[in-house]
This record gives sequence, C-alpha cells and structure tokens, in this order.
Amino acid sequence: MSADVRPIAASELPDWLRTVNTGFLTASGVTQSDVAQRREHTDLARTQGAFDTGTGRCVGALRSFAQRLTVPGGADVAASAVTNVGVLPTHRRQGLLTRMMAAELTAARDRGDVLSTLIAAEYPIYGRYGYGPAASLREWEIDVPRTGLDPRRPVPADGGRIELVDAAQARLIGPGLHERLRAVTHGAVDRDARWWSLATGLESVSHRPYQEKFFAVHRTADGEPAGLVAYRADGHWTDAKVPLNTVQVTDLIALTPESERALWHFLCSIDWVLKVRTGPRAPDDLVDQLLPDPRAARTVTAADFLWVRLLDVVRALEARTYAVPGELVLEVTDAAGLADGRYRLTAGAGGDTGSGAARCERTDAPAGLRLDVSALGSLYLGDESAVRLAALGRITELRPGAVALADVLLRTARRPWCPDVF
Ligand SMILES: CC(=O)SCCNC(=O)CCNC(=O)[C@H](O)C(C)(C)COP(=O)(O)OP(=O)(O)OC[C@H]1O[C@@H](n2cnc3c(N)ncnc32)[C@H](O)[C@@H]1OP(=O)(O)O
Repeated sequence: MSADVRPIAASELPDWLRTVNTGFLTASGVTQSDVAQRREHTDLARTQGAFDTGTGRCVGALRSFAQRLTVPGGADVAASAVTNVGVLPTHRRQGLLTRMMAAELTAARDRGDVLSTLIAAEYPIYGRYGYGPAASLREWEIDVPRTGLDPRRPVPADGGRIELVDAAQARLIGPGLHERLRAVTHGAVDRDARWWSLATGLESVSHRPYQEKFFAVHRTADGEPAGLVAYRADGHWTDAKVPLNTVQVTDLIALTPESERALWHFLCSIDWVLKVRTGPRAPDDLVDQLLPDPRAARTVTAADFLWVRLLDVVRALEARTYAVPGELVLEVTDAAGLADGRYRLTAGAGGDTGSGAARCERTDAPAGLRLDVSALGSLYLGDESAVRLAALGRITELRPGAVALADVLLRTARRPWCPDVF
C-alpha cells in the first residue's frame, strides 16, 4: 500500500472525519451537521490526512490546534496540541502515523511552538516520537457515609455559601474562574468559548450529545465566586426503595482550599447520594485529606495523562521557574533531530530575570547528564523524578551529582495537573 500524507482540502473533511470516527470506534458514518461544525472549528492547514494512492480514500487522520500550557511558575507557552489521531484498522502498522507525526512536529517547530502536547490513547504509542508522560491524573470514589462529614452542615462556617446555578450562569462565571485557576496550575491548558458551550449544552456534537448537569458555585463571604462544580447523578435506587445514587463530577474548579472543602462537603451532603466520583483530579489533590476519614476516598484511577514533547528546549526551560538556583548542562538526544543538542540551564540567573527565573543557552561545555527528549518531556512540568529516570536507565549521569541536582531543580512542590481532555 502506498499513501500520500498531506493537509486535507475542505471537500475531504467528511472522508477524514469518517476515518477519525472509525479509528476511535465511535461511529462509522458522519452527519452533515458534524461536518459543518468541524469546518467551522478546524484549521485545515493543521489537519493531515493519509490518502491511499490506490483508492484515493482517507485512511489516516491527525490534527493539531494552538494551545497555551501553563508551566511551573505560572507562565504559559505556545503548544501545538495533537488530537483526532486515527488510522483505519485495514491500514495500521504500515508507518502512516509515523509519517503524519513527522509532518506535524516539523510544522510545529517551524511555526515556533515551544512544545507539543497530547493525551495518549495508549501508553506505547507516542514515546517513539519524543513525547514523555508529563502530568498524571487520579480519580477517587468517595463512600459518603464513611467520610465523617456532617451532612446537616454543608454550608461553610466562614460565611461563604453554595449557590445552585443554571448552565447559562455557569457559562458566565466559569471562564473567569478557570483562567484564574490556570494561572496558578502548571499543566493546565486554556479553554476557549467553545469548550464552555459544549460543557454547558449551548452546543453539542452528535457522537457526544450534551447530558443535563447540575452546577453549583461556591461564593466567599463577600459574594465573590471562588469555585464551581458541574455534576450529574445516576438515579440509582435498590429494589427495596433505598436510594443509592452516585454523583459523577464532570468539572470542579476551586481557587482556594476553602473552596475545595466547601464544594466536596456540599456534594457529600446531597440526599440520596451514597457515592461521589471525583472525576480526574491532580495526583496530589487534597480531596481525600479534606475528609475527616480520608479512607472514605478510594482511588479508582491513577494513570499517565498529559504527554509533552519539547520542540524548543531553550524557550521551554527559560519559561519555567525553579525551586533553587543551580547550573546544569544537559545533552539532549532526539531521533527526529528537532531538539537535540547540549544546553546549559542556569536557574535563578538573577539580574532582571528574577530569582526563580532561568537562562538557557546552547553550549560546548561538558554535559552533566544525557537524556532523550522524551525523558526531558517527563521532567519538564516537575512531575517525574530524575533519580527515578536514572534508575530506569533513561538518564545517564556524566558528572557525579548531576542527577540529584536535576531532581531538586526540576521537580515542583505541587504536582502538575491538566484538568482537560482534548
Ligand atoms: C492524541 C490522540 O488522538 S490519541 C488516539 C490514537 N488513536 C487510536 O488509538 C485509535 C486506534 N489506533 C489507531 O488508529 C492506530 O493504531 C494508531 C494511530 C495508534 C497507530 O497508527 P499506525 O499507522 O498503525 O502507526 P505506525 O504504523 O506509524 O506505527 C509506528 C510504530 O508504533 C507502533 N505502534 C503504533 N500504535 C501502537 C499501539 N497502539 N500500541 C503499540 N505500538 C503501537 C507500531 O508497532 C510501530 O512500531 P515499529 O516502528 O517498531 O514497527
């Protein structure tokens, strides 16, 4: 089989979308309204197809979009977010994804993107293209009667209050809250107006129809919104007429620990609700520790989530801050030849860069450690430990102490978190 890999034309969108839906096992067909929506929200120049030269049919798909990713310290960098990756089952393992990824990553580097991001469907796919798992997620199921929370007192004692709002109000309050959360959460990505339209039912796509939700806002004593939760209940009862509802949280934004506490307490105080599923949270989220009995919260998912592939090491390392000052020379290998080289990172460079800031430059100086760009992706947001990667053979220490220094420099006190699937 031979295939052309290239950006698609507008007329090829239905065929391309059919390939995405088939790859994701969601549907074999597409509706006209799906195609019209895609046309409106898709940059065709960033939408690649692999076309079988025999049949002319689209057999592979991938697209990217511009994204902002918050890095440690609160700055955000230009990311190329990769999504909708699929190859038809009849054309797999013939190198089509490899060709589409090569085209996408080269284009992203040439556009000036600092890095590329994605949520990996399966773990083994993307490491070969230079991505590393950079932020993970954890989901808990809370056994409400075990929590020790007083269901009669869901109202915060500090004068704050919980207010049920409708979807339109959530759409008004949510974006501002999310922007404030994103500014202090490394690993978080921006949400556009469409994200809120889809999350609040203003817009819907046929393979993911909007399901009604409840929304509650936490306001501080002075009336300012400090948190928002969106949730659904499953309506489950036993045959003996005993309520057994599970609440599924679809989004919970809280700007302060007080707001987190108030929102979780509220959810655990709703009549008929025996279990609360938290939805994907940061791996070090406070939710279990906010309960009088933390064992009431059982981890149901703990997995890799956001993957990062560095394209511009200098800008990436200068964009984030570091917990301590220090200097490290990294020898970065990259089979794709996009980010390889030797770099000197000087953290806490001082001067007008500020104490937590850094300088990074290419250098000929001897390197302290050697690592693949995928390992650097795993270290970048502060989640992974350089010591662990060295133990796994993914970092080679060339100067004694360099791995321990990298660990202290790059890790962050709170772990990164990406709240969004994209
Ligand atoms: C960001 C996102 O959108 S994630 C969604 C990804 N899409 C899916 O998972 C949908 C179902 N899967 C598919 O459509 C395809 O199998 C894809 C897109 C994952 C891979 O496409 P292919 O064209 O088969 O990949 P390609 O032939 O380029 O594979 C390159 C290498 O990766 C390996 N590989 C590809 N996919 C997988 C996988 N799922 N598991 C393990 N290895 C894989 C191949 O074996 C090959 O290895 P090799 O070079 O050692 O032989």
